[in-house]
Amino acid sequence: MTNPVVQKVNPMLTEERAKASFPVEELTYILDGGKFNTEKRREIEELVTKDPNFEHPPIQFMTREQQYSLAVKKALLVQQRLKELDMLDDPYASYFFRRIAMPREVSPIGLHWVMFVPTLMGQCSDEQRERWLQRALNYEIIGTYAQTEMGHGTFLRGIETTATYDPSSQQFVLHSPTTTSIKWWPGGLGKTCNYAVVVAQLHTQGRCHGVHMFLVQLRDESTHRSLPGVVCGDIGPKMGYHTIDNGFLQLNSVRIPRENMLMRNAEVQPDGTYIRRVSNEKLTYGTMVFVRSLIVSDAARGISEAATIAVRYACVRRQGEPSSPGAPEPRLLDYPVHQYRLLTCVANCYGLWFASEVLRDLYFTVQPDVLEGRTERLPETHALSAGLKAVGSNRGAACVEECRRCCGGFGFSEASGLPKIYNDINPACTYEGENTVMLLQTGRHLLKCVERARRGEQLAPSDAYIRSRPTPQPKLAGGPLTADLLLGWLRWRSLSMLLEVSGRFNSFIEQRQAWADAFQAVSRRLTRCAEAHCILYVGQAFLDSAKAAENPKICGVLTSLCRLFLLNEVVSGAGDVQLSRSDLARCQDAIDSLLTELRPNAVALVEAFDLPDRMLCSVIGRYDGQVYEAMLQWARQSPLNATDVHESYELYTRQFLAGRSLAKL
Ligand SMILES: CCCCCCCCCCCCCC(=O)SCCNC(=O)CCNC(=O)[C@H](O)C(C)(C)COP(=O)(O)OP(=O)(O)OC[C@H]1O[C@@H](n2cnc3c(N)ncnc32)[C@H](O)[C@@H]1OP(=O)(O)O
Ligand SMILES: Cc1cc2nc3c(=O)[nH]c(=O)nc-3n(C[C@H](O)[C@H](O)[C@H](O)COP(=O)(O)OP(=O)(O)OC[C@H]3O[C@@H](n4cnc5c(N)ncnc54)[C@H](O)[C@@H]3O)c2cc1C
Repeated sequence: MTNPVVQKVNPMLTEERAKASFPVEELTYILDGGKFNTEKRREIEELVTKDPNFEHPPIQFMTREQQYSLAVKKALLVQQRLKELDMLDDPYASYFFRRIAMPREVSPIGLHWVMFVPTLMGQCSDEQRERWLQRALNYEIIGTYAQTEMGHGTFLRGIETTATYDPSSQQFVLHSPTTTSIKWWPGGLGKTCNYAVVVAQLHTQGRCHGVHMFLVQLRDESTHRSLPGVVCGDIGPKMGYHTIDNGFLQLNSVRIPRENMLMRNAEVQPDGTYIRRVSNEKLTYGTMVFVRSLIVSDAARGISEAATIAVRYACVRRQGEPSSPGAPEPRLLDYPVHQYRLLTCVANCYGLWFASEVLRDLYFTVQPDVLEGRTERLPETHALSAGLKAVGSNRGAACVEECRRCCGGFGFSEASGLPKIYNDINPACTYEGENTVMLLQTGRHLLKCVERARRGEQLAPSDAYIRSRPTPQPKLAGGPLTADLLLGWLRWRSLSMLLEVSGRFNSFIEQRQAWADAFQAVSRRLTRCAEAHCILYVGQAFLDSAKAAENPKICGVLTSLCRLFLLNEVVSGAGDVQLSRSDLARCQDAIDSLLTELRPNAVALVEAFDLPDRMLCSVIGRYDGQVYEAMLQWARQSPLNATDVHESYELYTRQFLAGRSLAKL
């Protein structure tokens, strides 16, 4: 990838940059978690930028096979470089190295480090860890996480692949009994990986013990040929994700040693006796909780990229009626409705960014306990990671799409970099648990919290407000619309919605409906409750981070942006609860004022994300703002322009114009 040659900076961008009311660099430190991290990240970005091995023409002009092949090369080269630099054990360094080397290009070995290694860490016994983890960390083996089948993704308990224990050979027989049991989707499974964690129904001594995990070798370690009984391949082109070989896997009575069942939580002894070590069987789902929490931060990063592109472009793009004769046409950013579209995306981005940090801290606080079998805070962690994964990826996809549309026709061109970001973010709405299903998991947890609150039991910190007594709706049309007041209103909204749905649910139960039927009857409403609960969490994290900023100027701008986020939630959620006309009008006025207040900081707020051109890969979002010449250069690289007259002219058009039939050609 060649960075666009930085030309003289477009004066319209220089002008916007000068309007910042706060030190942008200091906000970057906050976002990175400290100055040290910012400096380290920049050093890593510099290393990749200077390395000619990572340079290549834009991937958008390549075929899928070329994209895949290049991605394999780059992904492995990243690993080699990380090893040379002694950075393999540093997750922060390796994350940023990968990100800048393969910007929004999904890595064919991504599943190895996102799911395969974490599953070995979380699901192996200590002895198994010794045997496999180091090999996996050294990339002597490359693995994926094979759970979803053609027939079952969401309903994980319905998975059909079987692992039947044979005590005579002390082996498990892994088998795909039906077409619908063929594994479908796992990343890197098609061509890249030689091992997989396979999720299968465990059968021993004539009984089925439900889903468990097994380490299965798929390909020979030296020839890479698939092993006997293993049928695997690529599932074909998708809406995006062209650089990765999502695959299928059919197992025909493949035998693996008994020791290849991941045995941290349960064990099959040599004679076939099944022993469960921990009571909570959902610990098998641990890797998913981890990845869901990562997805929230990835969604925020996706919006940060799209918003940087769209805000810069809005500063240099003129379109429309001049305000007076001889005056230039207005810039897109001068239109209040455009400011609204972009600044609400920026506000969502900051909110999700800070919320993902709180969620990550929660995960790492709870995880050591969970590994030791203490699962008190697991329900809260699961509910939050599932709900925030859904809200984060939904918002991520919606905001990136809004930014794309904000760039008009250029937004539809791959040159903008926006389709690449969208296609990378959008599948997160489906993978790792489809978003509606995830919201229902959060909703299920919230319903149970209401019950527990009624019984006077303690609730986890993020659920604690469910214990408070119902109060009248806080008035918004009285005093100042502070962030605290708005957050209080969102807390009130979340509780009111939940109590309403829980009351409805209980009335179904009183009518002797089964729990599952009553749950289905309120499920549509419950997804809204889950969203409201998660938005409250995001709002709280946003406000806490704004207040924690030591520099009063940064505190001020973040608080204003947080108010915009909260007000927008109040206004767009007005259908869920009754909001008086005067309250609504007051909020709308406040949004208008905030747009005027925040507009001078629009560029500064996105540039605080500190995204180099190499990362954005965008002709219209370049730092120098020189859009049009670069757009022409981009188009010239199209393979269709390699010759003046394309071969299709001779083959078809000439024949057509001469009145000859094309049917036989
Ligand atoms: C580094 C940056 C990169 C970031 C980008 C990442 C890219 C990554 C690329 C990734 C590529 C993509 C890779 C992929 O896509 S990998 C494949 C991902 N697949 C899924 O996510 C499948 C989604 N389905 C499920 O998770 C389950 O089947 C659900 C949850 C839907 C139902 O399940 P089930 O039918 O069994 O359960 P139940 O509804 O009867 O509920 C029973 C109880 O269980 C509790 N429960 C449920 N789940 C959990 C849990 N996890 N921890 C703790 N507890 C849990 C639940 O609260 C309830 O508790 P209670 O109410 O009874 O007390
Ligand atoms: C790009 C990509 C990468 C992936 N990578 C992997 C991977 O590495 N490993 C892996 O194992 N899997 C992977 N997956 C699979 C992914 O996890 C599943 O697609 C996902 O869990 C959804 O399952 P499904 O496709 O079977 O959809 P379904 O479960 O069939 O869902 C279809 C629709 O029905 C709705 N629905 C389903 N059940 C319910 C319910 N109970 N209540 C209400 N609505 C419901 C859903 O909301 C959804 O809209 C990947 C998928 C994608 C798109």
